[in-house]
Amino acid sequence: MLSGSQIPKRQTVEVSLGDRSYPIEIGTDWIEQFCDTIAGVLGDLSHALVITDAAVETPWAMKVATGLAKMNTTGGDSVRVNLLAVPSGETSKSLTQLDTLWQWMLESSTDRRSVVIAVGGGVIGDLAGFAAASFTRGIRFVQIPTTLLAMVDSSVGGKTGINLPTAKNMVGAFWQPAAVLIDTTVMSTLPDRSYISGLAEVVKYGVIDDAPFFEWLELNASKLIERDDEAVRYAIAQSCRSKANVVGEDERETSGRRAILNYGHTFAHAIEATAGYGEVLHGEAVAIGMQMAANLSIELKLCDPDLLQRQTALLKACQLPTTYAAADVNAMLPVMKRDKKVSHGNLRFVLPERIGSVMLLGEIEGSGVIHAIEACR
Ligand SMILES: NC(=O)c1ccc[n+]([C@@H]2O[C@H](COP(=O)([O-])OP(=O)(O)OC[C@H]3O[C@@H](n4cnc5c(N)ncnc54)[C@H](O)[C@@H]3O)[C@@H](O)[C@H]2O)c1
Ligand SMILES: O=C(O)C(=O)C[C@@H](O)[C@H](O)[C@H](O)COP(=O)(O)O
Ligand SMILES: [Zn+2]
Repeated sequence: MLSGSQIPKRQTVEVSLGDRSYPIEIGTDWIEQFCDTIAGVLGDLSHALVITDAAVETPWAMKVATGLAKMNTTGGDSVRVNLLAVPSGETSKSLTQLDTLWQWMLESSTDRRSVVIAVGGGVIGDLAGFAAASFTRGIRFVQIPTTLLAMVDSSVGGKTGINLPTAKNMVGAFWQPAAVLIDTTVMSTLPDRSYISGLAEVVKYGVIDDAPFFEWLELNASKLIERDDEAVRYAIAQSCRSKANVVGEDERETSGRRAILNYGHTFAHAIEATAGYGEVLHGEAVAIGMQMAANLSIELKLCDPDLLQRQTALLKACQLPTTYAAADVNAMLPVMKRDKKVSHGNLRFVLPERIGSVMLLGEIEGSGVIHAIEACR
């Protein structure tokens, strides 16, 4: 396990997908170099559509947009730049906002050589990514994540989309970015609640794929809470490596391998939808959902209770919720039945066997699922 002096200030994690491969560039204090990096990755750049979140427009997106506008096309003209800020929050992952983006893209004379630059958290990445995937049947896009959750998870892997009123991420497309550019400095403006929410997906990688990383998290949770820059960079790089490997093996979640990234999410998405989008943050719901999944796994005798104890302790050390008093089984179950892992009408759950290993299991008795939810109230 790397110690402080060995954690590189800049590193690249590659997502290997043949001709859709791309780099995840991770560093600190290098946003000024983003525009050159984007031009280098894309080869040609004549028109950029910067889609951002109202909360990051001034501190971060304007920097990127201004830098791009100063660049020249290969023909010597200035790069044309349009910028649109979307209202903050989960409710913006909607058909209404998508329609607003499509109209704006049309009015901005977007064509197939244009590129979408998504500057924001998971909401912007998912929404702008789907706008890029769908406009003229697909234009290039670059992810510039500004939340921890987006840096460790949503900017990588190409899942884009919007929510339906009672079904999270139900409409979307797999559409890979051309690059993911991460500067941890942009999190200097990120509120604690959002930052902590991102730690849930970090803990997820430890449970599903990487026992040594889970152990590192047990030892270093306090550093992550303090936002120690080296610890944060290490956690981001390690998370991106796990996600890149899984996505590289099963890009479209067809073999079942990618489904492991959905640990806790069958419960989490039902919590988010039944609470009302944005009331419980995605990461908070994932923390609670992982607790429900671990309880289910224990009930099915697939794992030892020690796993739940360690997971609970780590989530608490990360200041994440481990229970959800408002859990309403009757409201959650119908939403869970619309989960994208449902197969032939059967719910399937990602369940832990031990730290670092999970399995995808179906045909589980309803009573077990109900007990797992109730155990977390
Ligand atoms: N596509 C995927 O693979 C994937 C993976 C995980 C999560 N997601 C999705 O991501 C979304 C959650 O993402 P999120 O947690 O980033 O939420 P978010 O995008 O809503 O951002 C969280 C909050 O932080 C603000 N914000 C963002 N960056 C900021 C910054 N640097 N400074 C100040 N404020 C900032 C936003 O305005 C928002 O209020 C959910 O919709 C979830 O479903 C997608
Ligand atoms: O990338 C994936 O695959 C994931 O499952 C990552 C999850 O953290 C993420 O929340 C994803 O959006 C959930 O996907 P869904 O297919 O269940 O909507
Ligand atoms: Zn998630």
